[in-house]
Amino acid sequence: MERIDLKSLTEDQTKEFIKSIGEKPFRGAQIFKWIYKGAQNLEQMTDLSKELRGKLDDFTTIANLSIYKKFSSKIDGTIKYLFSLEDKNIIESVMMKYKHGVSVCISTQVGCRMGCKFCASTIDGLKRNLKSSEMIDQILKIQSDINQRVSNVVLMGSGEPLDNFEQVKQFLAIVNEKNGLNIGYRHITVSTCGLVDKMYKLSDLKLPINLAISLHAATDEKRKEIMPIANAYSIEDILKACRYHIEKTNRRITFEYSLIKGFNDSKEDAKLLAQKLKGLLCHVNLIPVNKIDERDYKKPDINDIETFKKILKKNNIEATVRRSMGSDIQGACGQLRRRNL
Ligand SMILES: C[S@@+](CC[C@H](N)C(=O)[O-])C[C@H]1O[C@@H](n2cnc3c(N)ncnc32)[C@H](O)[C@@H]1O
Ligand code: SF4
Repeated sequence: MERIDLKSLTEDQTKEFIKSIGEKPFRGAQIFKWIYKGAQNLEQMTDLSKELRGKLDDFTTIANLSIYKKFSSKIDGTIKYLFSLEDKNIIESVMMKYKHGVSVCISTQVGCRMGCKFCASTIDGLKRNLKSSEMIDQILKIQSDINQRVSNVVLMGSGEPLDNFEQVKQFLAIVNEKNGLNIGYRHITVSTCGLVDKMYKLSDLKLPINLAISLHAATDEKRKEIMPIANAYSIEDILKACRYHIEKTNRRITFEYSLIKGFNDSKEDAKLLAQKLKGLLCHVNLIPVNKIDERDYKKPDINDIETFKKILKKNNIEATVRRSMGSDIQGACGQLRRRNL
């Protein structure tokens, strides 16, 4: 029998599991609390009897990541964490401090198989999906390291969240638990390169999360040049799924648009983008492309970035230029990668 990972359960699921092994459900609530107090093993759950701990030891496990390395940005205080997993894979997460609280960018897969040209996470392909417990533990370990509560989570580290749908769905249920991390859905962002079939499944959960779409081009032809997923789904398919998401959740969509000098940063690109997004409840995040060693993409000049933004705004599309955090520690968008010990 496969062991149950206690960090992969909601509070109710923990109680149900405890009941299934012939114990009182309130023991489940105790265990759940311990996990979020940072207990790493059953020994630390001191109000459980030795007998119960022994019994649990036969059926359960608790995922634990360890901090392998840490890099602190000298520019903005961002910290990049390299976590080693039990199978010796290494994933990366980033902690950013803002006025409104602490935000953590977590990985959802070891690597990624989507092949976007500008992104470091996909360079060595996909190794495996992360378990919900491994996503939860990135937050728990960072919280305990900085001794401060994490208030926002973005699924924007390595991996395509919707390519690991079931584990991400479970993660979303756990992370919101009142007696657990208690992070509200409005403080959670799921970012996708546009796996349209899974976008519908996500919308059907009717969670008021923020949905971010990595668009990066205003035409399918151009998008195909940098994002292989564009061969499977058109921008029109994505926009239809976005309209469905808004219908189900009443939430504004964010479009991520990495500006690459000489490729997608012209006035014409901006006008086409504005045309495509016209009338949609949305916001565009412009991200001057971050450098990765393997590619030669460059950020546009500051004036071209501003012009691009102005054109969107003139066409009533809200747009902001995202401040790049942690770029001196390779911790900015698209710079995270997978490694092996
Ligand atoms: C690494 S992805 C992870 C989430 C998901 N797979 C996605 O593509 O939306 C997070 C964001 O970083 C962006 N990104 C990737 N490489 C980048 C780069 N070199 N510069 C700026 N943004 C980048 C992605 O397009 C996406 O919007
Ligand atoms: S941008 Fe997202 S989907 Fe594309 S390769 Fe990077 S992590 Fe994967």
